[in-house]
Amino acid sequence: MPTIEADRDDADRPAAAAGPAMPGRLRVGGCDAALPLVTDRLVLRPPTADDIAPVVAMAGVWDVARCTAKIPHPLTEQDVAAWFARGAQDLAGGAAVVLLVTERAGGAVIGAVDMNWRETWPAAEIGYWIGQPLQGRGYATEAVRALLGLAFDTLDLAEVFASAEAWNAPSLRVMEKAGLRPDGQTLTVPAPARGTTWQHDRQSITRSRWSQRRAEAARIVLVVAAALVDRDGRVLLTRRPPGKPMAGLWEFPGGKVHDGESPERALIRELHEELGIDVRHACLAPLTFASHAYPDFHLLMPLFVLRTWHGRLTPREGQEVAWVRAARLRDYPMPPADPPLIPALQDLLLG
Ligand SMILES: Nc1nc2c([nH]c(=O)n2[C@H]2C[C@H](O)[C@@H](COP(=O)(O)OP(=O)(O)OP(=O)(O)O)O2)c(=O)[nH]1
Repeated sequence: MPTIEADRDDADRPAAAAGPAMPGRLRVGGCDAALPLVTDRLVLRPPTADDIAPVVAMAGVWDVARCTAKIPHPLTEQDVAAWFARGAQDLAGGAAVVLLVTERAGGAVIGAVDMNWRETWPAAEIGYWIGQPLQGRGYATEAVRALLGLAFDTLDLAEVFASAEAWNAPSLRVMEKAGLRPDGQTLTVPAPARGTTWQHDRQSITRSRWSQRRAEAARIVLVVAAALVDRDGRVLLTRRPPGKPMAGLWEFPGGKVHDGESPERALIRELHEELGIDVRHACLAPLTFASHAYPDFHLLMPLFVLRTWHGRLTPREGQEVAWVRAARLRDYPMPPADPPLIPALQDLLLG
């Protein structure tokens, strides 16, 4: 369903986009299916005039502008309107895409990404920024991953690159998490807010490396978990300890199924190791399952309900535990795979 199509009629192209035809010179046509880009928490969409004021408010902040290669400081509504107009022209001409990053819940604008291949085809340069109050939540990484999907899946680009100042650790971390790596090249990058240019180490990802990462991410990891229910109908949640991925989030006790183990045997082992309880196979009642695409693997997790066990329940790995009423389960921040499990538990326990 390529909705960003190879441009076949150069004569119709706006003057700004005219130029020698080259393979992959792209034009957006009926792009509704490719744009907006939708991720777990975000919608990335082209800007409209209504976005000018919120973008000025966020990108006009020195600590945002100083990190970018596009944003002057101070920033005016005219600057942003001109940037949007150039973005629309580039999109129509198939030279670049500018997308605002918005929250899926509520639709608030929280930042922007862009990808430009006008002079670098079949490679493209990307840029990204997130407004200050919403930094540190992984939104930039989520947005950049979506942009890479557009680059390689839809636009058929060969390589995507980016760069940041050596002191800009959060931005470098975004590149690392999205799979970009230093490639030994140096870029001269404008820094309009500072009125100068920077020399940056370039980081890039090729199409084949991206495909390889995606194949790894499609690897299914089988994890098994239990909803322990006490006599009052409360459910046991345990908190992922510091040092583990997703530390601090509340989850159902359990763990990975080892080679040669059945899910039930693995769960009995995990509950003994983690909570010091003994569980009989017959007491494990299958309830539902989670199926969730994490960036580096696909989680498949059957959830069993357990009402009877032996031994005194003791967190053996120093983990925090909480007995939670079914109606309050959503009050506990959980790994992204878990919220879809809650309705089945609430149906069971609240009737
Ligand atoms: N136990 C459990 N794991 C969950 C839940 N939701 C969820 O996304 N996960 C993910 C987090 C981890 O990526 C994976 C479980 O891996 P883990 O590292 O905790 O498993 P484990 O106890 O076998 O630990 P390890 O030996 O690999 O260190 O499943 C959940 O509700 N319970």
